[in-house]
Amino acid sequence: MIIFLNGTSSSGKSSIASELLRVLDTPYFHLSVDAIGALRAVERTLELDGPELADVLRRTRAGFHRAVAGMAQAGNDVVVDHVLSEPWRLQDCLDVWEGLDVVFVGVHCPPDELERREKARGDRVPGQAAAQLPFVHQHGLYDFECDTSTSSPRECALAIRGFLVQATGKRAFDELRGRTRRHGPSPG
Ligand SMILES: Nc1ncnc2c1ncn2[C@@H]1O[C@H](COP(=O)(O)OP(=O)(O)OP(=O)(O)O)[C@@H](O)[C@H]1O
Repeated sequence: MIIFLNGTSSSGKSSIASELLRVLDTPYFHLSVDAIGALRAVERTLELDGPELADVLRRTRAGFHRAVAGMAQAGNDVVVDHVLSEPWRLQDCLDVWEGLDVVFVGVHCPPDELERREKARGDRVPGQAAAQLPFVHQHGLYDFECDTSTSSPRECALAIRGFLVQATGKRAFDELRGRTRRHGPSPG
């Protein structure tokens, strides 16, 4: 099982993931692209010019998708947190995670609350998260959605757990794969 949390930066994905690991019945792993990125030396990445950096970041994300597949294919349950701000990222997940059970969760938060959180965090540029909003949820389909401006991370995690217990049948990922096959992949 892959529980895939998608939302902008500061939307609350990591906080929900931490709670999910506590409330789910079996031991899940939390995998995030930040954790994969932290495996390389930041100072070496900062030496790169624009196109080289873009290549490294793209390979990092593509590698992250494959690391998730590897863990899940070995029988591990995984909570994934990711920002689908470019169409290729979702397309790659659809391709690489084929045959795996993916529950796709939209993590929503309105722009004013995102900005408040960015200011409170101090290590984020205020407005950056809201700028991701038009792209991150562009595909418009989830198995389950939560709003972190009205629910705590624990409430969201418990609601997701409740969904898992009763949810069977076709998943959003099946529908999104079907769309891609009917209409071709989105550019990007
Ligand atoms: N449901 C919530 N209600 C109030 N504050 C929250 C909630 N969820 C997260 N926060 C706060 O928002 C900030 C960002 O949370 P978190 O790190 O979980 O987000 P994220 O989506 O993983 O962010 P990023 O992608 O930037 O790492 C933190 O300061 C956290 O305490």
